[in-house]
Amino acid sequence: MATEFTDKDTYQDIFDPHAYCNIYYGPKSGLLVLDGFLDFGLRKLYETFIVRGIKGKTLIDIGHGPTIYQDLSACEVFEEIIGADYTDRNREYYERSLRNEPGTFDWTGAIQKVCDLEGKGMTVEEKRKKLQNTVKKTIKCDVLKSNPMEPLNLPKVDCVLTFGCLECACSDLDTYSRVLKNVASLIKIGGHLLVSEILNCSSYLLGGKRFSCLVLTEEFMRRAIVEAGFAIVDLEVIPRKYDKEQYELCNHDSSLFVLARKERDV
Ligand SMILES: C[S@@+](CC[C@H](N)C(=O)[O-])C[C@H]1O[C@@H](n2cnc3c(N)ncnc32)[C@H](O)[C@@H]1O
Repeated sequence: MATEFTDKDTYQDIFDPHAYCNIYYGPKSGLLVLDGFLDFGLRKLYETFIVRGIKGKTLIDIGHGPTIYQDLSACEVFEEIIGADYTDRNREYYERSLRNEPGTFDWTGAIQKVCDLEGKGMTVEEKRKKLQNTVKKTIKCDVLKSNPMEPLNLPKVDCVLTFGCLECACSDLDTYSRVLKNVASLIKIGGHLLVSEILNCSSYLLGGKRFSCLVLTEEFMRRAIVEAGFAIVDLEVIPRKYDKEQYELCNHDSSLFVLARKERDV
């Protein structure tokens, strides 16, 4: 499935946030639900923030797209979360989802799972409020820039989380390595990076359009993260459950999660 590179302006013009959530995270048929990714991601986020105790003042969620699941455990241990994404539509949809506005995707199932994992007896409504109060804003960013937050110059933060964004933003592996360094520049020494990507994926379908995805492997990710100045603290890969129709939709074979600590500026 060779696909021409989908650049950020195509994301800006045609990426449909609601359709993406339904196709990939719909509770009964979402591809990233059926293949085990969503449960995996929620578990790794819970392990990182609640069990391991990674915490701090500020976390930036880069490339959040239209989804909020990735911030559900982080909001318990960071004073503030700042969202960041290239497209106006995704930033707007993310904000509307935080407020659980009518017409946005229903994250109740994922929120309930996180409440169950955390085991503090929190209700779905309490978790929604906690997340809404912790995400202070979402700002335009471009990971291809050496300062992804340009023209803003943010103070360095304790943590950056980026799920399923960099493999969409980068046309080749050299660019991916450079972009990891751009993202690393936002983090304090001793701070943490959480990255999750699907592996060996070349494209995915959305609204009849094929979006390109950079083909990544575990070996490349290990090397690129270390070369960007990090020490890997935790890395886990889970295989995907296959089915032919879903393979047409998105052709990854596994999902990867990495927690890394920034050791040096590069
Ligand atoms: C597939 S979505 C990821 C959605 C979500 N994080 C998830 O876990 O499903 C990819 C996101 O990357 C963003 N993106 C693409 N190119 C970018 C760039 N150069 N800088 C910042 N974000 C970018 C898109 O706007 C989109 O929201």
